[in-house]
Amino acid sequence: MTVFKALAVAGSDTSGGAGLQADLKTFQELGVYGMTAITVIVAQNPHNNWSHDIYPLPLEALEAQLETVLGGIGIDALKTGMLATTEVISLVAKKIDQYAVKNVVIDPVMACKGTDEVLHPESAAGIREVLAPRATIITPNIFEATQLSGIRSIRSIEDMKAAAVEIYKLGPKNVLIKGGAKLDTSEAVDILYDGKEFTELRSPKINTTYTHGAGCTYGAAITAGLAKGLPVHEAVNQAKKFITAAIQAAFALNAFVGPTYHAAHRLNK
Ligand SMILES: Nc1ncnc2c1ncn2[C@@H]1O[C@H](COP(=O)(O)OP(=O)(O)O)[C@@H](O)[C@H]1O
Ligand SMILES: Cc1ncc(COP(=O)(O)O)c(C=O)c1O
Repeated sequence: MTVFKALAVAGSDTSGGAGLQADLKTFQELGVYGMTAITVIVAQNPHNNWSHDIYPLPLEALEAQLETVLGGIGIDALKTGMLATTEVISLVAKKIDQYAVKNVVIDPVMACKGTDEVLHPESAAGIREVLAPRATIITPNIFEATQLSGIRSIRSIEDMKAAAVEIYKLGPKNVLIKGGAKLDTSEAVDILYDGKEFTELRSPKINTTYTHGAGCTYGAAITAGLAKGLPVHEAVNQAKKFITAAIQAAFALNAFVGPTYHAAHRLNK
């Protein structure tokens, strides 16, 4: 049996729908053995308006985890999620180089959903300068795309394409901008740009607010595809189907959190 292995370098989302929990669930669903290097722990506080309280792990704890997986096991693909500080970003870049990691998916998480407040403003610069050039694919949502491209307002598919061109100049091999529900389009449209051509990925726009973890899940599904050896376009196509099903079957975990359903793709079989 061939075991495909993927590593999520990500934050822990205690409520289980986003972060490394979303990554691991998605890897498992797609037949990839998942491993983690935890950067921060996010605990949403039910006693304080469900605020996202962030507890970083010491840098040496992250380095030890990266050594376990990269130095001691080996992987077919790596995905980054919430990295939070420039020190963490530099360390991850160093390890990608040291171990010549091949399939690198950068989900440039800059804020938790519902807020447009960048976790650490300098981390956007770190992602731009240090991680983007090492990415096989970088997957910003609209807000993250404004931060990475310098294009302040992204409102149309043409704006998304212009932003993708700017982000491509930072050095990633592919750019995927996630339009999602935020654009004034009847469908949820994402744009993939490989430096030559734009590919539009479209799905019906689902009328829901339960999209907690959608970005993480989508990026993890792409990572799983790459780990299994799929070309980028195919991995993204399959991942789009996976996330659409997961949002279609998203549910209310409680009054505050509505995660996507990672096992939803099985319902359609
Ligand atoms: N309401 C929706 N209906 C259908 N697809 C959606 C919806 N919201 C987001 N998506 C899709 O889910 C994926 C993740 O997008 P998004 O939620 O924007 O990422 P993030 O969690 O990083 O903000 C993208 O493919 C996007 O198009
Ligand atoms: C650890 C962690 N990573 C990433 C995210 C971003 O999640 P999403 O996929 O909804 O953008 C969150 C949001 O709560 C999180 O807690």
